[in-house]
Amino acid sequence: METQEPLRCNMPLQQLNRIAKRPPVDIEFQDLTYSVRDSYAGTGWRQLLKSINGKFRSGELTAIMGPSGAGKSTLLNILAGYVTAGVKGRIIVNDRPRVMKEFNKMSAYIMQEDIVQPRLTVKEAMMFAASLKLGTEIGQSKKAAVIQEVIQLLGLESCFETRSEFLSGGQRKRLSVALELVNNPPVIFLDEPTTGLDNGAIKQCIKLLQKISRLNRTVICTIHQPPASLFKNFDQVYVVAKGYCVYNGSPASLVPFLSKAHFPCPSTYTPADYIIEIVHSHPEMIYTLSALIQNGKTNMLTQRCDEQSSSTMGKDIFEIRKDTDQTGQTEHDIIFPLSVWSQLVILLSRTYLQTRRNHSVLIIQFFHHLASGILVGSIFFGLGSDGSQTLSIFKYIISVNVFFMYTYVMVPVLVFPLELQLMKREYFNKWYSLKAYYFCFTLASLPLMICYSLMFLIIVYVLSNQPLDLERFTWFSIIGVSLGLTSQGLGYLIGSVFSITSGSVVGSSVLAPLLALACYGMGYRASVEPFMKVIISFSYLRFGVVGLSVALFGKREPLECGELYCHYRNPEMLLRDMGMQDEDYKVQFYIILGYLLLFRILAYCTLKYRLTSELSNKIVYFAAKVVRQKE
Ligand SMILES: Nc1ncnc2c1ncn2[C@@H]1O[C@H](COP(=O)(O)OP(=O)(O)OP(=O)(O)O)[C@@H](O)[C@H]1O
Repeated sequence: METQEPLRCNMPLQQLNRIAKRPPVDIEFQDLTYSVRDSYAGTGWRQLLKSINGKFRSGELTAIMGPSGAGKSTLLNILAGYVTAGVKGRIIVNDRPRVMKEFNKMSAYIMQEDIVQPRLTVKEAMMFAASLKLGTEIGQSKKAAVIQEVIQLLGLESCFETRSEFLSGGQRKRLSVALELVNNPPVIFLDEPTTGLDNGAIKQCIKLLQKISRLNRTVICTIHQPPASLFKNFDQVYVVAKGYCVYNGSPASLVPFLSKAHFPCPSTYTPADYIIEIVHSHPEMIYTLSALIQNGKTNMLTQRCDEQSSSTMGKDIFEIRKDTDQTGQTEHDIIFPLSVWSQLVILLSRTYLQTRRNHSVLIIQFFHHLASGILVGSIFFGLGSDGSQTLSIFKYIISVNVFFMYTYVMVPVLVFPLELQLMKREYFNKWYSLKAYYFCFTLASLPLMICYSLMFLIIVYVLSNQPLDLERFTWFSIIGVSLGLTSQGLGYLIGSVFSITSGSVVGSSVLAPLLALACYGMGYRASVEPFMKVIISFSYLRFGVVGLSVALFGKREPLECGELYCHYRNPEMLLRDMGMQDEDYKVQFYIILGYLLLFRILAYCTLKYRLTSELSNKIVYFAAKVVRQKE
């Protein structure tokens, strides 16, 4: 957050205040313990948080501090609900046990990595965020006013029309905060928001967070060591060391607390630096300090209460609370503000804008299809009606299969993991449902994919002089395009499970056997063992080869023969020798369609599993427990 673009920390935030119709949220945790599997630990488990306690209130800015590796991010992840398995203890939200489904929708988690959607201006990104998060109840003019206010608050006016890839690091960070602020969530978690910022920007950042908290929001951030001059800006400081709470209270009470522990803070130190220095150089003091503060049960907050009662914050609280059901959640807290259909429409228009601007990818894809079509068409130029070259046409069919397989498996394998990183933040912060996202992702690529595939198919069909028969060409195209879509589904499946590096290895290792199986036994099908027939059927490419062959050769008149003898002048003979004489291209298409649906459903389930931390964590936790019991 650069100093040249000041944050408006003193602006009144009327628009945000108006949409803040949700109850303030206090988060309390009791005896919170978090363990991870660790084979080097004696018990097989390593405790990262050790029965810590605390309460973070609305209207306050809380800093979770501590030395590196103390457990700050771990605590934040657990409170935000990003990590749920391996957690013991109670997390209480407004005096009731936390219900993750509800809590997720009223909290925003701003991760350390400031990944924002590419090829959108700040204005567009904010408008899409507002449309998705504020729903249709709030009109366009009101949304524009909220955006204007948030943009001013974060000092982003000068780059309002700038595309995200041209923003500076600080501006990108501010944009990622702004995007989560548009619906004024009651709880905001920020992981290391000041990392990578200069002193001036840190100051602005902390003052901004303080300002947001004064809207009766609960703002909780992790921070390494705040600058001395800003320490007092936090309402509550929660210091963690080796998984224990060593201080919980107001910044002002830290010095008396340290004196009580017989570690009076020297004037050369700031209290924040000093407590971290103590736990570093005197690790045994962690237990003393933790015992003194009852591992977080005691809260040294006396001064804060007096200050707040005389501040203007009370007015804000009243304004918000009067139109809020304080006892429970409103309907809006439980469901998305938009239907899946409306989310899909907004996501599609966003993806359309991004795709249209991605010139290089559009051009590369266009030339890839064009060049491949010309290459394959030239290799098999004019052979389509030549009875002495029927076997060559069979090789041509395999080339078409290989083209669709490699093109459409490898691109998603490389692109999907990056796409997932982008959507993870939005999905976790409940901008949209996974269904809407997945439908959008599937549908958005469809028109271009079909157009480019048809271009490739027309080129290879015409150049290789295949019969000008509408039905044959239609089925040749339908099977070709469905092969591309199925390969794309397989690519999504691999991309949803593996990282880019692992995925590219897995992708090519999967394709080689699929291709081998597609051709296995051709020419001696009658002698293929039943077991191998089952194995062969796992390769969707096999159905592509058969489908394309039958579409081109089925029920054909004998071909022209310019030589003395053309063995396969009658293409039906080739089909018979290849064991395809009884096949129907429509059946092959339906089987390919089955694979298409299977891959896409599996990719969706894998995504769901990976993104629903509760489910995936629970399964991993359960598996680890079973392994442990067996040992
Ligand atoms: N899933 C895990 N498995 C094993 N160890 C873990 C896991 N998650 C965190 N840790 C360990 O727990 C400790 C606390 O991690 P955490 O990220 O919370 O630290 P931190 O206080 O945020 O540190 P930093 O300020 O350096 O980011 C570290 O030693 C880390 O290696």
